[in-house]
Amino acid sequence: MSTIPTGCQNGSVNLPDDHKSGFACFVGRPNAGKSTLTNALVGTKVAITSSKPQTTRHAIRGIVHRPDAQLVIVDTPGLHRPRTLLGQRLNDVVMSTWSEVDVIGFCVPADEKVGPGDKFIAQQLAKVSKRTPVFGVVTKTDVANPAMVAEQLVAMQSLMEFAEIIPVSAVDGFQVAKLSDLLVAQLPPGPPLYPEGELTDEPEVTLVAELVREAALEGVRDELPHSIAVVVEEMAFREGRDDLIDVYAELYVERSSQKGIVLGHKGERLKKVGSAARAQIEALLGVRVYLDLHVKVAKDWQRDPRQLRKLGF
Ligand SMILES: Nc1nc2c(ncn2[C@@H]2O[C@H](COP(=O)(O)OP(=O)(O)OP(=O)(O)O)[C@@H](O)[C@H]2O)c(=O)[nH]1
Repeated sequence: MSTIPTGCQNGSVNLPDDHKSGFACFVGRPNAGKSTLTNALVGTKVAITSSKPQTTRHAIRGIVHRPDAQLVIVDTPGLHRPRTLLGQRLNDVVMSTWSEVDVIGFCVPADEKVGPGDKFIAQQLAKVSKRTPVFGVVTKTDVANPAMVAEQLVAMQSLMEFAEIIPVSAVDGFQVAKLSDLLVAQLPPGPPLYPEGELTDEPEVTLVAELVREAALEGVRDELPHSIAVVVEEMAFREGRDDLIDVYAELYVERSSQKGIVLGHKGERLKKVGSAARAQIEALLGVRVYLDLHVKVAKDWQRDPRQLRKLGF
């Protein structure tokens, strides 16, 4: 991830003397609801979410602007036992994030039993929890009854020692503001790190690539989600126009058989992916978008260091 800025670029006046600023991150197994929770705290869609595990690959930050504090949330990939070079790289991103933040939220969904994946994360977190406070966050309480939530709170207590455990729902907003307060309480005093109104420092092209990947993930199964990577090659206003942006993107898969699946019969599937992605990109950028999307095969890119670099990992 990019380095954390040290200075105030804001220049805003009337900051309270005890203004705080700093960084938080959420950890948890894939699909625990970390991205959705980030979006709920920030109040807009900055991290892509999907029902497929391992959707998040970049440390995308959301920025919560409050009168008393600025909280920068770093959204990490799901932590899991690495099986490929990509898996190892993703875990490295997670570990280096932990050493840079002021507070960590360990997310476990209310509707799934605490399992080996959670225990693995708890073991890793125990290494940093002396230095960095770790909150237990029981997510998705809207899909669980009170007894299930209570049971999960108890199960969390047996995982590791938490500074606090809090149940939340990103969907109905239950205790999202309280979680924001708890995270902010752990931040050091300091001025805002980012200008007012900025919601993420992720470059727009990365967000655009993530939106394309999100659309491509819809309805694909098995190992294919993990084989898809998207690179935006070019993104610029069309010459002489200020109301239309051309986006040229490549969608990479690992094998030619996967290419067929992504394209669909006569390219029908890719067309649908393109128009779904275009609508999201237009919403993000606030202008009309022409999206040129091609599928390419990068053989076994998840295991190839050179290809991984090229794809931005
Ligand atoms: N009902 C309900 N669903 C939720 C909530 N939060 C997340 N989800 C759903 O759970 C799924 C996974 O959410 P994400 O936010 O993508 O999970 P993540 O932990 O970021 O996943 P990775 O990026 O794979 O690590 C999505 O289908 C979300 O819509 C919640 O509070 N309530």
